[in-house]
Order: sequence, then structure tokens, then C-alpha cells
Amino acid sequence: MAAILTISDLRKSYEGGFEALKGVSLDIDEGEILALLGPNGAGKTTLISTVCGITTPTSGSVKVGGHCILTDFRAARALIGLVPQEINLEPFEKVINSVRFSRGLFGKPRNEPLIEDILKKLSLWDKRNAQVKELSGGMKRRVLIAKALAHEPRVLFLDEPTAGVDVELRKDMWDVVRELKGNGVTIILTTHYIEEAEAIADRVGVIADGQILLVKDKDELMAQLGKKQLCVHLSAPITEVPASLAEHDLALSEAGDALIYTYDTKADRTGITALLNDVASAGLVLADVSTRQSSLEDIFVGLVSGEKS
Ligand SMILES: Nc1ncnc2c1ncn2[C@@H]1O[C@H](COP(=O)(O)OP(=O)(O)OP(=O)(O)O)[C@@H](O)[C@H]1O
Repeated sequence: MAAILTISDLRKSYEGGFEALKGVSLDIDEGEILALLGPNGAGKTTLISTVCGITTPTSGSVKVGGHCILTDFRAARALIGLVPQEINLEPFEKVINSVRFSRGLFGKPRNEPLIEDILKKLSLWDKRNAQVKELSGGMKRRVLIAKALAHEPRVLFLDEPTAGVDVELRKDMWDVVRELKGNGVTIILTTHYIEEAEAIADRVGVIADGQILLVKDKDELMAQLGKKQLCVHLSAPITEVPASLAEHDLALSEAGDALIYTYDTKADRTGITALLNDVASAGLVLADVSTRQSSLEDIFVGLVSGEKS
């Protein structure tokens, strides 16, 4: 599939010399949902602000639908919708006027059926004549999305769309994002919530300290999640894995008191029965067994802490 957004070796140093982006390169395919995970201060907002033309890059390039964000800004920006992290709405404005206004900012002609459609899809139609200040926090977030969609962008950035939102509303928001994707919108969202990336992303990117550490298909990551570890605790420590257990591909814990067996939960045969039989035949006495599932969170924490060390 063709890339709708191409970011090449993007660098951003703020005044004072702090380098918030250290050569970020990323291709985003039309119609995908990419979740960008990263700790506080990783550079997520800087990356979005640079792509949206709010911040000027120090070097590197960004192309949206083939238009360069620096030399062809208006054409590039017209293809982008931005839902910011902060709720920055005019409290006394009526919902529908606020959305109409956003469309007008891009010089697009009035299109009432479109505005109606957007408000209906976001379950805001009943509230169209309410003032923004009368809305709940979750509804205000929906208004931000409606405003970002009013000029019919092809790429939508959502900067922490569900920060501080309760579990039910978060799931609602995920449905909205999936529906937008169904309408052909490409979505890039930043999040601290790993389960959010698990729930809706096609690809997951991890950013830390201004660098992309990983971009991977979510299903591939989930296949990694399918891996489970069986820990066979021994009643007495050993110094090495007995030769008779070599075929099981075991690791020995640092203290020598546990054998660690990694297996695929989705495989037809996990090999656990044979392993436990062979452990007994090798004369080892079991003190206990336990299992542990690796998660996207483990992968994320491992990557980010590896970066810091
Ligand atoms: N205007 C600025 N001037 C100087 N430094 C800045 C500026 N804006 C951001 N930074 C710094 O750049 C780094 C990246 O910040 P950014 O807001 O992009 O991170 P983030 O990943 O979005 O974090 P969070 O998850 O907390 O929103 C941080 O160290 C931040 O302090």
C-alpha cells in the first residue's frame, strides 16, 4: 500500500539546543491506524506538531500525500486533521458553529450535510445547539475530533485522545476511531495506554528520547505475546542444564534454581508434558511450577529501559 505520510530523518532542536527529535523516519500507509507509544517527554507531541507545521523542523523532511510540509505547506496541511491533547474550545460557542468554523479556516465552502454527518457519527447531533461549556469532558473530546474532521482530512492525528477518559468512554472513542478508518481516514494516535494500542492499532511504534525504537505490525507483536514461559522451580539448585534435557531449549535462572521454558500458547503441542517427564527422568526434584505471559507492556518497558541504560 502507498505511503500517505513520509517522515525522513526528522530532527528538532528547541531553543537552548535540546534535541527533542533525533532523526525520526517513518512511513505511514493510507488507511492504517498507527499507535505511537512513548513515555513522557519522548517527543510524541513534538513529532505531531512538526508534521502539522506548528513547529519548524531543524532538518529532515515530511511529505503528506506527496506535498512537502515546508515548501507546499497549504496543500500538505489541508490533508491533515489534528486533535490536540489539550481541550482548547471556546466555551460559549455552539457545537455546530464551532465545527463549521473549523471547516471555514481551511477555505472550504459550507457543506451542511457533511457537518451533519460528522456530528451524527460522533453522537453529537443532539447536542449541536448546546454551548461547549455544557458538555461533558468526553463530549468535548468528540467536538475536538469533529472540528479536526470538518475540512475532510485524509490523515488524522490524535494526541492522547483518551487521556483522563473513563473506561467506557475510552471504548466508545475506539469505536469512533475504527469507524473513521472504515471511512478511509489514516490515523496516527499517541497514547500512554498499552491496551489502547492493542485494541485498535494496525501497527505500533515505540518512541523514546526522540528516537523511534520499533515500528511493528500489531499482529506480529501479538504473536510475540502468544509466547508464555513455564518456570520449573527446583528443590536444589544446579549449575547447568542436564544434557538429557538439551532438546527442550531451556534456560537456567541466574540462581540455578529454576528451568525456564518458553513456548507458544497457540501451537498444537506445547511440549510441557514431555518436558516435565524428562525433568523427572533427569533426577531433578520439582519444588513448584509457575507460568508467566509476556505482554506488550513487557516489550515496551524493556525497549524503553534498554534505551536509557
Ligand atoms: N517549546 C519547547 N522548548 C523546549 N523544550 C521543549 C519544548 N517543547 C517540548 N520540549 C521538550 O522536548 C521533549 C519532548 O517533549 P514532547 O512534548 O514532544 O514529549 P511527549 O512525548 O509528547 O510527552 P508527553 O507524553 O508528556 O506529552 C521534552 O523533554 C520537552 O521538555
